[in-house]
Amino acid sequence: MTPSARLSAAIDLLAAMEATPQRPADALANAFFRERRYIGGGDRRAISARVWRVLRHWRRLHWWIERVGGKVTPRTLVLAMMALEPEARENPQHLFTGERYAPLGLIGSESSLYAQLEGQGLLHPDMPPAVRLEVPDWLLPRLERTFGDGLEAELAAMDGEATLDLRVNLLKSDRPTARAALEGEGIHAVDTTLSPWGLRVAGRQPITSCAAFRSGLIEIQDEGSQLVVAAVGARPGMRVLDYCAGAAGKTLGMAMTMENRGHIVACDVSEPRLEGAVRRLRRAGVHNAERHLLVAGDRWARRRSGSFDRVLVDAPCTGTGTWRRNPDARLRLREQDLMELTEKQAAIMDRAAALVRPGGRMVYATCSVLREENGDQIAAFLARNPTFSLVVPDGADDDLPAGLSTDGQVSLTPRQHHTDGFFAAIMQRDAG
Ligand SMILES: C[S@@+](CC[C@H](N)C(=O)[O-])C[C@H]1O[C@@H](n2cnc3c(N)ncnc32)[C@H](O)[C@@H]1O
Repeated sequence: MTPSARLSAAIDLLAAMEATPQRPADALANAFFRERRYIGGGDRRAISARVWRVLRHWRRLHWWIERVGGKVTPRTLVLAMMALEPEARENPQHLFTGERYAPLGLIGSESSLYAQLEGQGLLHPDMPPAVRLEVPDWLLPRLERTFGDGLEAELAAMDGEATLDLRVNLLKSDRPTARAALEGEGIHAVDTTLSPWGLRVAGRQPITSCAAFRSGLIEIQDEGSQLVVAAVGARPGMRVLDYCAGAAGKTLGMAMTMENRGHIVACDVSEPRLEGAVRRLRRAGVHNAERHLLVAGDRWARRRSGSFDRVLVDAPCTGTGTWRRNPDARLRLREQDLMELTEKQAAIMDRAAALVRPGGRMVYATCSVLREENGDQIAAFLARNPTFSLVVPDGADDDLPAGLSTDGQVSLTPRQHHTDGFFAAIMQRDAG
């Protein structure tokens, strides 16, 4: 594709996103490229990169366009990005040509918008803080409460590029062997510093098509997510419950630390998600897992009350810790979503706690950085459930690196740990 044709596709993709603002951008992009199979890998990456640059600077671009009296459209968004981003010097006259496959030529108001914005830089002293920091207005005070003085630096890191992390599947391999297998396929990876099973890959690589992935030696999993598995400390012979298992990302990791011995149940309220687990469990060589679809008034759960050594609650959350991957998610997040999610999290935790055996543990986790979903939830849960208390990880009943938590709670952030934002709290039920 010519640079103009790529730009035209980026504008079309932004228009598709504008038409369905509640749909995640990556899902929309996948559908967009599926319908245009003639767009090759390199072109797809270039188109996505342009669109994601716009998504990352969404509020700032809107602010600039409106400041100079322009109208926000997919065309003016990419145009403003060209004008404001000093690294990407592009001449719009050479791209908006109106020729075959290129966007139509610039109209007068667009040329004038470009001229007014050219060389300004993305930030401006008059920008309100929430615009400058690219977060919804209502969320800023909550992020301030979470991060205090570190707010700007934490948000800057949450705005960066996500890393590509793999978890080596010890059921089938070990870290040096898996690393060598990847190297043999031209993929260079280094050991992660916090997760004992992690590899970090340089750059974007087509992992799912490599042999090491297809044969189950590795799984794609952020290092922070691996550390949630490490916090559970599932051991061979245990009865383990993954209460919000989704497509089993963490079930796979726990089955691994159980060395395929004992029993692990992956539960969820979503049948399609649980269905997604089947292939992954098979590929990873997991033999000790069962799936269970939770329904209202679940009798299955009632019969298993107080019977699990470990229960993981990987709760549905705002996902604020994953903004590096989904910059558009912060634009969609509404205050009401947070309210509904915190209610749901508390209810799920109470239900899951009933399944923990006396002396057993529950780990509550989110991929959010917000205190409302993390520490506040734990404080409220412990007040409601005095038979549970936080336990400080010691590396024996868990697989966490020393010093990561001094109070039984782990808060990971892209800035401090170079992982996605994750939270985990380890709670033990009294032996009774
Ligand atoms: C953060 S995701 C889980 C991700 C998964 N553990 C993984 O590592 O890939 C949260 C999951 O909670 C599930 N969920 C939502 N409400 C639930 C409920 N009331 N009980 C159990 N699971 C629920 C969602 O369907 C979703 O799959």
